[in-house]
Amino acid sequence: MKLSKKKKNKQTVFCFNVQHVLPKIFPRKPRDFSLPNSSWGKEMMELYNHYNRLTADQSVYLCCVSSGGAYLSKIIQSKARLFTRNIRDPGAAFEYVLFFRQDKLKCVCIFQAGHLLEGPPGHVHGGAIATMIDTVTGTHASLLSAPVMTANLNVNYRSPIPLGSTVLIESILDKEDGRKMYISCRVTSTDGSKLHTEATGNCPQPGESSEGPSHL
Ligand SMILES: CCCCCCCCCCCCCC(=O)SCCNC(=O)CCNC(=O)[C@H](O)C(C)(C)COP(=O)(O)OP(=O)(O)OC[C@H]1O[C@@H](n2cnc3c(N)ncnc32)[C@H](O)[C@@H]1OP(=O)(O)O
Repeated sequence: MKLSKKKKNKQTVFCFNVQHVLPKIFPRKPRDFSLPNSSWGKEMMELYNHYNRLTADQSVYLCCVSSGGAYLSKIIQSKARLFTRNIRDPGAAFEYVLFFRQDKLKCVCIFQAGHLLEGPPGHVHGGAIATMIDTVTGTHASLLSAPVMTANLNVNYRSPIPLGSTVLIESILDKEDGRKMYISCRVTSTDGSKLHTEATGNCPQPGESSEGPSHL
């Protein structure tokens, strides 16, 4: 870091160019969490390759690169990290990648649930499932409009998700009503045959007077 000394009222103050400091706080190349890592199982890899191939035809799907958090939030709180990306150990918690169709009306997330997400023995915690649903619906609605806040999320748990398994989380836009986005979401086995969870959510763009996600 380049520091320059200035004399002011007999005190020495250090002035530095913020651009010299920022790269230290925000790594030049943040980790791209949407890239495969060694923890990914066969199903996760197969699904990733399947959707990734579709992204070659950009009219079908676009890959959403997920770098792991809004770095601006670090200005507010230096240790801030996106909740779903806050465990460094690959495969231990939330391994996921989001894909959006070009028209963004549909989103598919492939999610491999790691061992730190245990709820009922051998199965994924309901809060972790809701977290992933919130992530998918929130990101989906944000891409459709502007950064949103989840106002309401209704979750129905239909069948438990085995720990370590890979599932599909699919969300669609049901309705758009002014600032409000109504999104529904289904969590299924990768072949779609087993329904694990269903959810609906209302994600409005925060009004000017509300404490919106301006930090995103
Ligand atoms: C580009 C993409 C990048 C994204 C990357 C991010 C990755 C991470 C993704 C992670 C994503 C994680 C996401 C998260 O986890 S977000 C964190 C969890 N959510 C919150 O903390 C939200 C807290 N609540 C608020 O801030 C405000 O209440 C909001 C902003 C929601 C609305 O306050 P605002 O003052 O702005 O507006 P309003 O009060 O006039 O309401 C507006 C409209 O909405 C209707 N309404 C309100 N509440 C409810 C309700 N409970 N059920 C049903 N409807 C409700 C209301 O009737 C009205 O409708 P209408 O009367 O106009 O018809």
